[in-house]
Amino acid sequence: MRLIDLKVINFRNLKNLSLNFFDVNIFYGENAQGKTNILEGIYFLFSGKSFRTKNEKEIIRWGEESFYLKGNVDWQSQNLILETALSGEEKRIKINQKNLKRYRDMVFLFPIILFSQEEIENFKKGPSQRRYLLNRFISTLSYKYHKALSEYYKALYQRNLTLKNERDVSLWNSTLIRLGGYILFERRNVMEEIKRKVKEVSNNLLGRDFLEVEYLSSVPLGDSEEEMLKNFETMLKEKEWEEKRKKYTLVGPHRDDVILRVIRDNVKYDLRKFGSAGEKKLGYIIWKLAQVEILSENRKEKPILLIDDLFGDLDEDKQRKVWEGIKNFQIFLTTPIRIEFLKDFPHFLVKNGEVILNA
Ligand SMILES: Nc1ncnc2c1ncn2[C@@H]1O[C@H](COP(=O)(O)OP(=O)(O)OP(=O)(O)O)[C@@H](O)[C@H]1O
Repeated sequence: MRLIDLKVINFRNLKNLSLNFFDVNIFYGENAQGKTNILEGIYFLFSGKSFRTKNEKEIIRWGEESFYLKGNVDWQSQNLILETALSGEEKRIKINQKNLKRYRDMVFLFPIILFSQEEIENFKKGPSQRRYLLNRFISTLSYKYHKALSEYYKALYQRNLTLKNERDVSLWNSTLIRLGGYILFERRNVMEEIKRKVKEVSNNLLGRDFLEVEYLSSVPLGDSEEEMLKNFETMLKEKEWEEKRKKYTLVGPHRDDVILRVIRDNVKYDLRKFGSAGEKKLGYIIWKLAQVEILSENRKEKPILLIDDLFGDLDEDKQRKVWEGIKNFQIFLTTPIRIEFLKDFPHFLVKNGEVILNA
């Protein structure tokens, strides 16, 4: 997949921009000029949402009533025109002039991998944010997973409502177990793959193991989907009385978590709680690079990488090694200062919402 160009109207501080893109696109400039806003615009064009806010109205340029994004995209050997407009509360997304109804499906259609400070912050916040990030990644890998997840949450909502009303939940159990067992098994498999890749990437980048990832499941993990389903069923039975008392579903994929640990001098510690700022960034970059590799090995459609202000934090040796892992993708990278060894790639100077190529 490749973004050929982008038109932006009234998106945050970007008033009216028309940009043509390359394989590597570097946005540089002082703080608060609109670099991240451009990445947010690209992310929005491809996913129908922002990575910074749920309140989409705040994205509309102050004093205006709507924003508009349009991009030509090379996608599965065809040219697609993607358009997004937000006017007041009304959001419209079009692909080749046709309204897209289920824009949640964009996560699978258009694989995007974001590296951002916002995600590092979200990773620190709580299990639901970490589950969201894992779900987002697996949804870009598998449409089946993406669909099962949304059906699981619908079934969970109904089951919790039934528990709240002190009615019999057994009607919802088979759906919950079927979908939940599949989701758990898929997560277990993807996390195993991430584990392997994280080891490879750490060794490549640092010459040693740096990060360990673990999936913490509320249901004992099994070696097959059937076993997972059985385990989930058993756990639900075990929790039956407690659930009646607490009035919500106590086990399942909606209760799980992901933990990242730093490995140092044979000691392992929770990156989120004990990691230094530098370790957190490095750990996060390794975790993301592992995902880039998995995605490109498993999907024909090449992901686009959006890298917001993280590259410059690495020393040059690590920058060069990270570059080796990402250089074959279309990249949109922001940085407040120019990066010496990338100086020959196209640079867009961003100043007060205006953009000048190769300034
Ligand atoms: N809805 C909006 N309308 C107009 N301007 C906005 C809106 N939302 C945010 N901004 C402006 O966008 C600017 C931030 O832009 P952005 O986050 O892209 O900065 P940046 O160039 O990435 O900076 P940094 O290097 O500090 O991350 C803020 O200064 C803010 O004034």
